[in-house]
Amino acid sequence: MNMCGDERSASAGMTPPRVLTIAGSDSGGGAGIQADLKTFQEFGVYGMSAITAVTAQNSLGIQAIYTLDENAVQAQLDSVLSDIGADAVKTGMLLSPGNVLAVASAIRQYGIRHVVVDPVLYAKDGSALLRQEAILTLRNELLPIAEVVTPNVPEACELLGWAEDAIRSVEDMIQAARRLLEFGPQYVFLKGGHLASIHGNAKAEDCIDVLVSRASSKNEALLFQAQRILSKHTHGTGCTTASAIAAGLALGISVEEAVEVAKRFVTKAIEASVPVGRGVGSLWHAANRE
Ligand SMILES: Nc1ncnc2c1ncn2[C@@H]1O[C@H](COP(=O)(O)OP(=O)(O)O)[C@@H](O)[C@H]1O
Ligand SMILES: Cc1ncc(COP(=O)(O)OP(=O)(O)O)c(N)n1
Repeated sequence: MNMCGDERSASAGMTPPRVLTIAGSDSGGGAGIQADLKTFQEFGVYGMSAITAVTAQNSLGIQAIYTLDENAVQAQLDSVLSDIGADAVKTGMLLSPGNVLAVASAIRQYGIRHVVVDPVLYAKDGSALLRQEAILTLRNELLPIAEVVTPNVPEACELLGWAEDAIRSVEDMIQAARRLLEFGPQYVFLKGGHLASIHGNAKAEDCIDVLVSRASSKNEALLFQAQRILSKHTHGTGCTTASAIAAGLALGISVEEAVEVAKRFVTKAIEASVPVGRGVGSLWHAANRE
């Protein structure tokens, strides 16, 4: 299914599916709110944002982080959700326990149907995007109300309290994903883009991700596989993937279909990535138009 061609849903005079990202701003435009809104636009859904932190960031890393407190986050959520509403919400960088609590409470209060939680913990340069003391809050308050949670391999290890090299294979990923289900989300989509770099696995020619659900039988897992693209310009892959899933859900497709469409979308955007700046360049979201 191609969600980015003829099936675009927005047309004049009709209310398009509405998707809200709750995340940090990336001044460099590659990740965070900026990647999310670019993705929403490509899917033809109406994008909105509640900003949790402002990062001074470029292709070389994060130079500074300015946090918005929970009152500022709450105010943005109330403004948007009490008026426009949202068919789906995607969360990214939340930074503080207060922000996590404000987001969880708004999701409950406004009865948001589709909730995609990207448990963003660190940026590529190692900067913390969720403080250590907020990890438990996210696990206890946000994961139980998520429809889909989308960790990468290091994030899965940290959420589970496992050693950072505990996940070494697709079988380990499936086991980790099933353990993460115990925290309460309906689905866990565990992304394997990091597997090769963590274990220096020269054979990892493919990027394999794993989807498990509470509803499926004990050992059932869906695998999503794409050829690894040998580009260093992969800034924003995680944000883009989670946003694409949220957009798909808002458009009314199933989680399984939304993940498949998102994987295709992010793969194309990496293939066409742009070497902006002197470091790690960013995805090119418009690649999916062709
Ligand atoms: N070099 C690559 N080539 C193709 N797909 C990739 C590449 N790097 C990451 N991906 C895919 O992009 C998505 C996000 O991946 P990942 O890197 O694991 O998460 P994050 O960006 O959150 O760290 C996943 O579907 C992953 O398989
Ligand atoms: C503001 C902000 N949010 C999230 C990230 C991390 O984004 P991600 O898509 O996981 O991309 P990489 O860190 O892998 O480039 C960020 N850097 N900034």
